[in-house]
Amino acid sequence: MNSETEIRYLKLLSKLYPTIDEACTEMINLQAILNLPKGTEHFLSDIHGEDEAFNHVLKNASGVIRKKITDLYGKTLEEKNIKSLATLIYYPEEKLELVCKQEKNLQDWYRITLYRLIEICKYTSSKYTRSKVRKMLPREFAYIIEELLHEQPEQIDKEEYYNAIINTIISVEKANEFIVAMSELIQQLVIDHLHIIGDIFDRGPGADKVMETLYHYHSVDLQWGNHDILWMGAASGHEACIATVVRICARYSALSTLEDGYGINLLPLATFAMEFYNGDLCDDFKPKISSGKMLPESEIRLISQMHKAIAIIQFKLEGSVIRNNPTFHMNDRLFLEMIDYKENTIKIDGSIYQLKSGYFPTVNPENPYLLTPEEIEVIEKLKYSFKKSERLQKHMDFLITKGSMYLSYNSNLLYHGCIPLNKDGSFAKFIFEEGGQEYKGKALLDRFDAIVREGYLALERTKEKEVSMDIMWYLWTGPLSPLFGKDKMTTFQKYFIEDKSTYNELKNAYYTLINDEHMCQMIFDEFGLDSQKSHIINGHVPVITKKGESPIKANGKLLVIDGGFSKAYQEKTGIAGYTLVNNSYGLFIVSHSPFEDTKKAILEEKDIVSSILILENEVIRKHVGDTDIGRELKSSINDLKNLIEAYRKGRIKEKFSK
Ligand SMILES: O=P(O)(O)OC[C@H]1O[C@](O)(COP(=O)(O)O)[C@@H](O)[C@@H]1O
Ligand SMILES: [Mn+2]
Repeated sequence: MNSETEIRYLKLLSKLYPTIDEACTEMINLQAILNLPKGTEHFLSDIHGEDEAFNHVLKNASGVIRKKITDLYGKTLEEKNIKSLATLIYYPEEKLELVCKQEKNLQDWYRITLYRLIEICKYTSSKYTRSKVRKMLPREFAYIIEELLHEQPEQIDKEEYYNAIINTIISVEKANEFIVAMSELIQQLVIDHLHIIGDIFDRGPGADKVMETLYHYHSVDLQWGNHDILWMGAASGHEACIATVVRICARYSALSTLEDGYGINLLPLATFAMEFYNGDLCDDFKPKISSGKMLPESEIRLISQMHKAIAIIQFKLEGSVIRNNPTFHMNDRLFLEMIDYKENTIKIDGSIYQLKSGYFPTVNPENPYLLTPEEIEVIEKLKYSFKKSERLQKHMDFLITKGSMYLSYNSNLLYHGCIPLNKDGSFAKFIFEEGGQEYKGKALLDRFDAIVREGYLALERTKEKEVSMDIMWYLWTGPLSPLFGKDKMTTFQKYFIEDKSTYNELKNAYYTLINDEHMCQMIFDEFGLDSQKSHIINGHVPVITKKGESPIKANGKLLVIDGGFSKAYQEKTGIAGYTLVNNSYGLFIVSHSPFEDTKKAILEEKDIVSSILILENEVIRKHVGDTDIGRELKSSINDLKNLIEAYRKGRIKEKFSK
């Protein structure tokens, strides 16, 4: 900065700190924050619409709340009381309802519980400044909680005051509300910041509920997953993305996410499917139904018809996108033109396969990608619904503002899928337009990010918008998409071909090469990170614990935390997900056993059994000063120092309020 710019900058700063005293106070405050232990970061990925399991992991903070209770009461409380206390903190409203019905001496229970909650709150808030905790307090109880947190009941004269507050809370019948407020505060205190490494959507029943929770969460960032970008494309109005979203919801009998969650009208698709697919059993399109759930035969039949109808619409629309975008190099997915409609066969990569079903009532073999007028009406109406859904648009805006292709945070590099590599370990190149510039590595991810963001905000029916929407579709499924990371998506083959060898999807070279620490180093260099301190954190690829796979790769430099929240994948993986915790003491991977349901968690106090694996233990506890925020604070401290000097040298005059 030249001295003129610097003085202008300092003058602006002097508006916030008009006197030496005020600048000094702020400097002392910031310095104090630098010396506090660093806040706890939690990392979750691949939630896939499992709102109940997600909520539970968030509420129990990957087992951290349970640990805090045990630290405090492990020696004095029975296991069943510890469990009860944990359940109360996770689900205060529901648990209170039960307690109020069952407890014989409610007054005593309130008193004991309130004391315990205050102690837990004190313990979990001890590493934050008063002002930070104050900001977290619910307005109604802010003053009382602050008093209780900072009083020392063991000091005789204070004890009366402390007891009086608690007794008053009980006597004015505010105990329930107060307990809810304290429990929520504890939940907030144990997770300072949340990272979601992608794939919130699809497969499970409640992605909209997960989004709503994230929307209201106190501190969160997201790295887009291939399923998230698919929904972003759909919400922007991209027809192939819309068809795919609807197809996946039908496949997993999760249409209520669309209908009830987002108010999408599926009636036009249902009536179309009943009319055009009446002559087909659509057996290969039967929805997957999660265990324990039952659907009437008639509903299964209707969903199967809708499923097939929208799948065909998807394959037609995808054909057009591929034809319009030669730079995508995806001609191997032009399935509808590979079919011999007389023989009922398809030729893929030189081999001919019999089709399981030859019932294509809407496909014109001469022009297979052409939608019929009825299909056009269906997709137009769906598009209208997607774009008019306020809740969906709100959630997608949130994905744009809080989300990105990747994030570098406290020296860790977070992204959902991969950095596309060639087999020789070099970064794979992608060209966005014919004859255009080649992008690879960090620049490729930055370019994708910019196109998605600019296009999302661009005006309707502009070229920019169209390009960006096709790119979102590419990011969902394209061979060089960092979010997808596979050579193909064999959706068509799975529906229409018996031979399972056609279902193979080849993962990008990244997934084998990255097991080598040197490869991680190359990526850290590319992103300007210190390979000594950094980790790559990925989701996307389920870790098959059953087969002995580990989430820790490349000598601890790469952590893959997709352990499968998705119930649909749990049989395969054997567990119910990994989460990662990064606190002032180090880095921990937590593996979770399957979560049954919220009802059982409350009634039977069933917690997820989580086992914690220590990855790195800090010899010296990490402080805010060692984090990215710390770096910003240090630079603010430096600015304040300069301001104070400018005041002292008379280059800027102090302003005292009259
Ligand atoms: O299990 P399904 O429904 O067939 O989905 C499989 C498809 O999902 C994908 O794995 C993508 O989803 P993920 O990002 O969750 O892995 C595709 O590669 C694959 O074709
Ligand atoms: Mn994924």
